[in-house]
Amino acid sequence: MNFYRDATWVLEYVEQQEAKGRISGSLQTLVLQSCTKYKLKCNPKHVYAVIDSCWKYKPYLEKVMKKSGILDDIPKKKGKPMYSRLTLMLLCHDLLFSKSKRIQMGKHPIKEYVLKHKSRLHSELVRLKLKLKVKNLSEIVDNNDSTEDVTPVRWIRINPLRCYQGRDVNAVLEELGKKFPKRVENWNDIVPGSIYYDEYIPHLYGIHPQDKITSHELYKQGKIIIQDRASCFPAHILNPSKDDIIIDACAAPGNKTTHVASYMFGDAKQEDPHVQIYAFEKDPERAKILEKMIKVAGCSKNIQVTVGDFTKAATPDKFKDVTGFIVDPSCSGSGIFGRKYVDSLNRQRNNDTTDKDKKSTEEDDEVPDEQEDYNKKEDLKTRLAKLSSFQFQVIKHAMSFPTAKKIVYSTCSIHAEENERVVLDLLLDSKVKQWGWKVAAKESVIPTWPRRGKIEEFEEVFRDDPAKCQALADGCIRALPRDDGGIGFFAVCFER
Ligand SMILES: C[S@@+](CC[C@H](N)C(=O)[O-])C[C@H]1O[C@@H](n2cnc3c(N)ncnc32)[C@H](O)[C@@H]1O
Repeated sequence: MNFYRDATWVLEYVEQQEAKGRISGSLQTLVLQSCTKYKLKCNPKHVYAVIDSCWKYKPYLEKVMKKSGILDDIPKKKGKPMYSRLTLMLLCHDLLFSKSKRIQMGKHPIKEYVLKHKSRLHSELVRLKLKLKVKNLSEIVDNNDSTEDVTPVRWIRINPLRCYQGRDVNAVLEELGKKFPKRVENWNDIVPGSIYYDEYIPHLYGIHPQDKITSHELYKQGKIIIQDRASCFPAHILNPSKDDIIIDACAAPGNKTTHVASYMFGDAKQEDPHVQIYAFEKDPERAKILEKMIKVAGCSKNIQVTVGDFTKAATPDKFKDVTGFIVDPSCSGSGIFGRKYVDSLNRQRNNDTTDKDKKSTEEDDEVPDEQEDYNKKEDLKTRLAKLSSFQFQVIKHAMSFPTAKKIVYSTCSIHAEENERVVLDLLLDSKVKQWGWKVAAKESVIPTWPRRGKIEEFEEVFRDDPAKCQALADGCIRALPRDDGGIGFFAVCFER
């Protein structure tokens, strides 16, 4: 009964948030928030699984329950119904829609009450299915998934660092082929059990979001890492070699950091591994996640993590040999959906996390602190202005390192304010001009990717030079959320 009691509180909280119009975020986040809020003892993952399913079936459950009469004769105590509508819903859900079709509790009056209505519930469900012309309600419920907070493709990359320095990549691919025997030529054609070999990023594959990959040994061993395709662009654009020294300015949770490492150390056995990647993260809790991700990916010896503000802790005199930067600072996250789910999966393997660690993985992955402000309904324009000024400062600081040759800037935002306009502000800055930074040409920035930057943003400033505007827009990469197979994204490369 404890589990159903806890789940009722969570469901109540989710309903309240929906009434306030906040359900569009992530159901998982809401569930985890309420588990923390009510200090629930049940495993949040189990609670989430039940609430997620119950939430999907809720409109149908409500109809079936109403018609069955189960809500009409709830026994009363001191004039009040003894059982709550939501607890009954959870029990009915398990009876009708769970795998076991059983209510998971011992003898209890509420269970007996629901079982008393079992045949009515079943016959109403049959009637509803006939009306909806489906054999099983999951047919319609699953369809709804695609419009919700779910990525159209789950992107996974083979991590050569866990494959004997790349020698075993083909063996991993063969292993993947056993789970995903059908190869499709287009990510739009991905169905459960199929796999798509990405044409832009080496060792990156698309699978169906319903295909469970986190229980696979390859995932547990860190041989494959879940990472959205567009989020793989920065490391690929930077394309560092084993002779480079790279700073990742805003690194946690570390997807791009470990991806950079795979380019540098993925295919050469280093006799004497040494640090060549310096990762900065100002949030101590997130830095812990970063450390874990680095460990799982097998590149601890090559990466040094510094907890602190990159613009203060990293100075040109301390990093005299740095050649390149990944700058992926906090942003509005407006290109994101389903992100908390995807990224938290990567960290579910850290079952040994302390409570403190758990809190941060649950609440936060790539979601910037600024998200909080947004929830407080801060004016979007003001927020974007603050963010872009911060983003400008971080890139400009990276540009001040005299030995740096290449800087890849990225956001998971769809707003020009954080993307093309930041590029423009930098290009117009006198110091940046003096340091010699330019936007890299399309040819060196995944040229076959079709969606490029917004030319109209550059035309606002360089009105008289259409060729320049075209070149600048072409130098930028954009990805639209969902339409391009994953999150909304922006990337640009500065070089000199
Ligand atoms: C978008 S996330 C980075 C995601 C990461 N690149 C990845 O791919 O996994 C931005 C991170 O930058 C951190 N951050 C923000 N300002 C920073 C600063 N001034 N110095 C270092 N880290 C900062 C945030 O705490 C957050 O963890």
